[in-house]
Parts: sequence; C-alpha cells; structure tokens
Amino acid sequence: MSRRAGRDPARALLSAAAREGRAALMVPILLGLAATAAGIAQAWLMATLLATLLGHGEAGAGTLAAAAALALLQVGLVVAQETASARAGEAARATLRRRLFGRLLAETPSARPAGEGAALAVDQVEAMDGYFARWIPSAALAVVAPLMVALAAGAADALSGMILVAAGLLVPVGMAVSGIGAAVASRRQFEALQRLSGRFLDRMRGLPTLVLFRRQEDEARALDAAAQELRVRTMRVLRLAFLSSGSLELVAAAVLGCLAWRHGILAAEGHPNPVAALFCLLLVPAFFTPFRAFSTAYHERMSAQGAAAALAPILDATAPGGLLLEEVPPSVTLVVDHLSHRPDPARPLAIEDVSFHVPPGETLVLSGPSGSGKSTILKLLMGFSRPDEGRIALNGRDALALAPAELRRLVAYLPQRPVLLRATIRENIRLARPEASDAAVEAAARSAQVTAFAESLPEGLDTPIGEGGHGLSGGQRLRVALARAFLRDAPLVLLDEPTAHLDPATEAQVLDSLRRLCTGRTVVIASHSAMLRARFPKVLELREGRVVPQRRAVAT
Ligand SMILES: Nc1ncnc2c1ncn2[C@@H]1O[C@H](COP(=O)(O)OP(=O)(O)OP(=O)(O)O)[C@@H](O)[C@H]1O
Repeated sequence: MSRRAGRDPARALLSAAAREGRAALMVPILLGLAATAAGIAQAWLMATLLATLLGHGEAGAGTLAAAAALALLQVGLVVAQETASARAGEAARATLRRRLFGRLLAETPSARPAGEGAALAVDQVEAMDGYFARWIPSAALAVVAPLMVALAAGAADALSGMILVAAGLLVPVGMAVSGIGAAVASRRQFEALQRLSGRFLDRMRGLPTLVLFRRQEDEARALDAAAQELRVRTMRVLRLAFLSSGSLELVAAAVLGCLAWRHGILAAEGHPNPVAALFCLLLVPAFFTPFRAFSTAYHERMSAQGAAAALAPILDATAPGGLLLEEVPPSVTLVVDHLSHRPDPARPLAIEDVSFHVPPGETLVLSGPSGSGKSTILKLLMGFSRPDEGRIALNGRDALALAPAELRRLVAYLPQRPVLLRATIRENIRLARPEASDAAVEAAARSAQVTAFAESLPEGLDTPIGEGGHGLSGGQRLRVALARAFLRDAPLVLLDEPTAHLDPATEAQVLDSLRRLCTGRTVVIASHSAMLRARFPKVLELREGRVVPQRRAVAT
C-alpha cells in the first residue's frame, strides 16, 4: 500500500476521484449558479410587482410575464442540475468500479472472500454516489451562491448585504458544532450497517447448515439485535440532522428579523427604496437554500469516507510486477527446488524443503493425507502466493520472476472446488478460452465426458446452469471444469483432487479423460485417490509438508 505520509488514504482517494471527474462535476455547479442568478432576477421582478401592489411603482403585465418566465427557467435549471449531478456521480462511480474490479482481478484469487469483494465493488462504490452527486456540488454552491445573493442584496441596500454576509459566516460555526456529533454518529451508523450486512451475507450462505442444526431462530434473533442497533444509530443520526437543520432555520429566522427591523425603521421614515426592501426580504430563502442542500448532503460525505477507507488499501496497492512471456512455449520442464512456504506466520510451515522435477509428457501425483501441503504446492505453482524459500523453474527460467498473470498463461488449473457461473454449460467451458470455436468447445466437452451427461439434458450443452453449478451433480460440475482444462490447451496442467467425490464408475471415466489431457503435457495432480495413483505411477508422497522418501517418489 502506498500511503503518502500524513495523508488520510480515504480522503486522498476521494480527492483524486473528484479531480478526475472535475469536468463532469463543474456542470451541476455552473447550472446551480445559473439557477441562483435566475432566482435573484426573479426576486427583483417580484419585489417590483409587490411594490406596485403597495402603490410604489408601475410594474405591469410585462414584469409579471418575465417573472413567470424566470420561474420556469429556474425550475428547468434545477432539473438540469439534478440530472447533471446524477450523471457526474454515475461517471465517478463507474471509473472507481472499473479500477477496483481491475485490482480485485489482479489480487491473489483466494486472498479475499467472494462476498467481501462483491460488497466492495457494489455496495461500497454505491455508497460514494452522494459524495459526487450531492456533496461536492452542494459544498461548492454553499460557498459561491450565498455570496452572489449577498452581493445582490448589498447592491440594493449595503447594510442588508452585510447582515446576510454575517449570517453566512455564522452558519458554518453552527453546522460545525452539530456536525462534529453528526460525524461521529454517522460513522457509527455506517459501522453498524456494515456489521449487519456482513452478518446477513454470512448467515445466508450458511442457511442450510443453520437449518440443519436448528439454529435459525437464534440467528434470526441475533440479526434482529443487529438491525435494532442499526435503527438506534440511524435515529441518532437523524436527531443530529434535525438539530443541524434546526440551527440553520434559527439563523434564517434571525436574518429575516434583522432585515424586517432594518427596513421597518426605514419605512417609518418613508422608505427611500421600497423595491430594494422587498427584494432583500425575498432573497432570504435564496440565500439559505444552498446551505440547506449542503446540510442535507453532509452525511453523504461521511458514508463516502467510510467506503473510501475500505477501498483505498486495494486501489493504492501496487500492481504485482514481473517479466512478461514472449510466447507460450509448446512444452514445459518444471523444476521445484527446496520450496518452503508458511501462509500464516503464526502457524508452522505448510510445506518445507520440497523438491521435484517433472519433464514434458510426465505426470506427477502429489499424494498424502489431508493438510500435508498438496494444494499449497499447486497454489505456489499458479503464482497465487510467493514461496518463502526455494525456486520454481520452467524450462530453466525463474518462474517467480514472471508476472503472476503471465505464469498463468502457461497453466491449465483445476481447483479443488471449481467455480461454475450462472450461464450455459457451453459458456462455462468457453471461459477457459473465450475465442474458442463451437467445435473446439464440443471437442473439449467430449474429452471430459461432459457430452455423456449433457446429451440427456433438454438443451444439451446449451442447458443453463445456476450459480455455483446449481442443477448439476458434483461429478458433473467437475467434468465441466475438466473440459475447461482441455479447452485451455496449456503446456502445464495442475489438477487439485480431480476425482474427489466421484463414484468408482465415474472416476474410471474421468481418469480416461485425464489420461488424454495429460498426454504430451507436464502435469502435477494432487490426489488421495488410489485408482488415480494406479494410473499415474510417479508419486511424490508428502507428510506434514515434507517429502517422504520412498521408492516410487521422484524427488530430485
Ligand atoms: N491460507 C492459509 N493460511 C494458513 N494456513 C494455511 C493456508 N493454506 C493452507 N494452510 C495450512 O497449510 C497446511 C497444508 O494445507 P493444504 O491445503 O496445502 O493441504 P492439502 O494436502 O492440500 O490438504 P487437503 O487434501 O485436505 O486439501 C495445512 O495445515 C493448512 O492448515
């Protein structure tokens, strides 16, 4: 994470995003200023009309028509301002989401729970909408628009202008006093909301388990308590918001009182300019409108800062560097040399001093009890983590010097729990090589025995499947994932438990497919299966992260 000394990364992120979207953000600000100018002109015409009604002047239908036209123009400008604000917010969020998604994709795939990534890319980016769409325009307008109104009033009557300027200086003080409390309350509300949504997501995922253990009512009570906490905190934010708007209304009433007193005294002596008096009084609402919008948007800034604090570490992270491949070689010799890795500093080494060598056309089976380090080795080979010690070489070149994404170009990987998306079987297979032709996808499906079960489905390979492969059995999902490995056609194949949870007949079929996949490639398979070991005799036995020396092992 690159943190510039002394700079809050959340604020830095928001300012950088605002700078980037400056052009779009200027549009609602300029439209807001135009609406204020129209409001000032309209107030002058209305003052002239009212003064005529009171017997001071000769305004006629022309003035009334102009005032009506200005009122319509002002409405149009306000609508355009709202639309431009929404657009600016949308554009800023789209830019942030794009950058964030790029970063999430560049991260180690298993580094972050899926739900958290989704919440970051959707909810937290969404929480920034108000910052760009309302807070920034209203903050700019709260400085400039009241000044325009005060200058207009000052031009008509200097003292009235000064009263407005004095009130304008008082408003931020009142807002700051109530705003400090509102900031704390708003941050607590945001934290309570995050706790509630995190808990909800977690429990929704574990719903079948909760139902199985009859814990649903306890969980419903716990969720209720979290929702109650959120309600209490939201009410506190609202109370403080009312207090803040109450202080604003108090200042507005005081200003109106001062202006009435000022012009009342003048009126008692025969007012020299009744139109100016009415004009100043009519300007009071226009003077406070930008402050009201600013006060309403204040909490938007708080929630955006909370969201930015969550996003900044990801967006500030430096992208993993490394060498690029000139081209994908047709075959690969894999050498793993004295590899040690400790994924968690508080726990023992997951693998220790592991060495092996797999030439092209050979398959090495990593075998050993659960927790012996098989998946850890595959993840290191995929570049998902960097080993603490040791070397991985591909065709004699240091694989760790390659950018992780480049390393993955060489590899077809079947994880222990392959992920299928909500799409057709065909689209799920094509994920491995989007440009592949239908014929290539169908060949991969045949090789992985997908066609064997897809033929009995209503739409064959075009049958849609649900999220996470819903609608397919465990073995069928595995075969779809295996078809991806066929389609990928990479020189290095890494398979993590490719026959787990299969019945012996299906396992035998999948092993036939595997033999075809492994032919001519460099393959490492992590597996417990005795049937698989019988088919692939080169086995590296692991125990507690170390290689067990034995006759059939191929440690170098
Ligand atoms: N991200 C991690 N953080 C901490 N410890 C980890 C992490 N990943 C793996 N380990 C630990 O490393 C050891 C090896 O785990 P690994 O998943 O590689 O074993 P495995 O042989 O593949 O097991 P299985 O056959 O059950 O998948 C285990 O003790 C595990 O708890």
